[in-house]
Amino acid sequence: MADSARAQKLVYLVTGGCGFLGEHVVRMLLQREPRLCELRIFDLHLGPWLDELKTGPVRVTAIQGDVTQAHEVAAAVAGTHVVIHTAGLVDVFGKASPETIHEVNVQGTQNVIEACVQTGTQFLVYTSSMEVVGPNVKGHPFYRGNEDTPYEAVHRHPYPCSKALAERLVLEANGRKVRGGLPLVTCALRPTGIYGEGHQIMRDFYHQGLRLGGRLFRAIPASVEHGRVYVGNVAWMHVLVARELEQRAALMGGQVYFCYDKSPYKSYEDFNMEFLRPCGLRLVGTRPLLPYWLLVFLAALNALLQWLLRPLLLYAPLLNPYTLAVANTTFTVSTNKAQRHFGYEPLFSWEDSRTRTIRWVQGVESSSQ
Ligand SMILES: NC(=O)c1ccc[n+]([C@@H]2O[C@H](COP(=O)([O-])OP(=O)(O)OC[C@H]3O[C@@H](n4cnc5c(N)ncnc54)[C@H](O)[C@@H]3O)[C@@H](O)[C@H]2O)c1
Ligand SMILES: C[C@@H](CO)CCC[C@@H](C)[C@H]1CC[C@H]2[C@@H]3[C@H](O)C=C4C[C@@H](O)CC[C@]4(C)[C@H]3CC[C@]12C
Repeated sequence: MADSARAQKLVYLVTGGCGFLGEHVVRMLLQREPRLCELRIFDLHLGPWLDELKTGPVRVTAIQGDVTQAHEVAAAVAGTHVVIHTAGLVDVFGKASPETIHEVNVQGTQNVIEACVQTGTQFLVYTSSMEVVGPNVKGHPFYRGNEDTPYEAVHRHPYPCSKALAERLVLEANGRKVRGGLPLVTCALRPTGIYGEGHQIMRDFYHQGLRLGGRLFRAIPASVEHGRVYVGNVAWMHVLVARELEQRAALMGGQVYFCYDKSPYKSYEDFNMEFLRPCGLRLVGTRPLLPYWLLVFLAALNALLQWLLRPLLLYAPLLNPYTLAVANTTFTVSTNKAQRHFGYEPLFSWEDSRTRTIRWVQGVESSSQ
């Protein structure tokens, strides 16, 4: 990139900037994007930690807003150079209705695209998901696949359906003329299962283990590999993509990239134990303790209970037919597309990612005592 462009002062907007990933993207931008002059953080719920960011050289603007409200999105987008759209309803447990998931993830994304077009913002980075590809409803394994690996991406669950639709909208919008006549440049990042500081499900497993006397019970065979990626590296990929999109628009516009790093390929449970074991938990069993048919039965029972109890209370346990199918299907990526297209190398080694995550879980422990 030319020096004159590097010296340019840029305004970024991060939607969902107070979420698990969004917070890391926000902090990473402040640390590693020297051209930043204003950072707008748009979220339904603003975090108190935002105040501490307001004392630095970059102007930090917190905007409480809803992506489903087109006028709120347009007001936040107006005058920005780059939008990183991470906001989304991540719900595979049946907490929200399919309609709400669609409204936030699909209509919300459409609103972001239209806001870019109307107000003249040229660069849009979308946080998609591995779920756009799979695991599919047939439980086909995706073993060390890349962005070009053929796979039957068929979904029924509202969350992956919504992410797939939203990703398509973003990619199809690449090249649309924005206000002022320049082309919109878009691309989508597809993280696998993200882990790291702030990961709610890891916290839930940790507390469950404590309740069970320091034990977790193996439910999924160790041979089922699950793709995982450290949140700091996912955030770093977002920052790099946003930075390089202008200079490499022809190459990167309309492209998808899996998010990857050096995290090892393991089963979901064995991977979690990399962090939970040093915090005093152990995983009981070298093989699943319950036969798979019984897990399928329990998952179906949970789904039935959720439906029956819905008028009275929200019953949303971790185990349901969808989460069981995802946990029990190998889905791992092996690709270097991000390195080839925009020079991505993971910022955090596996050892670093592991240490940071363990420290965070240990902090969760002490803060809940
Ligand atoms: N967590 C993962 O493993 C994972 C993996 C792949 C992709 N993703 C994607 O990454 C993105 C961030 O996920 P996350 O895990 O950080 O989830 P999260 O729930 O922690 O963060 C999402 C953020 O979006 C905000 N949000 C939700 N609805 C909104 C609305 N209507 N208007 C404005 N803001 C709204 C939430 O308040 C939250 O701060 C999502 O788009 C998700 O689909 C997550
Ligand atoms: C059967 C249980 C025994 O311990 C384990 C259930 C684990 C599940 C709750 C999680 C297994 C895989 C997770 C998903 C995966 O990591 C990728 C995702 C993509 C992302 O876009 C959203 C989150 C998620 C769907 C993630 C959710 C939790 C799991 C299903």
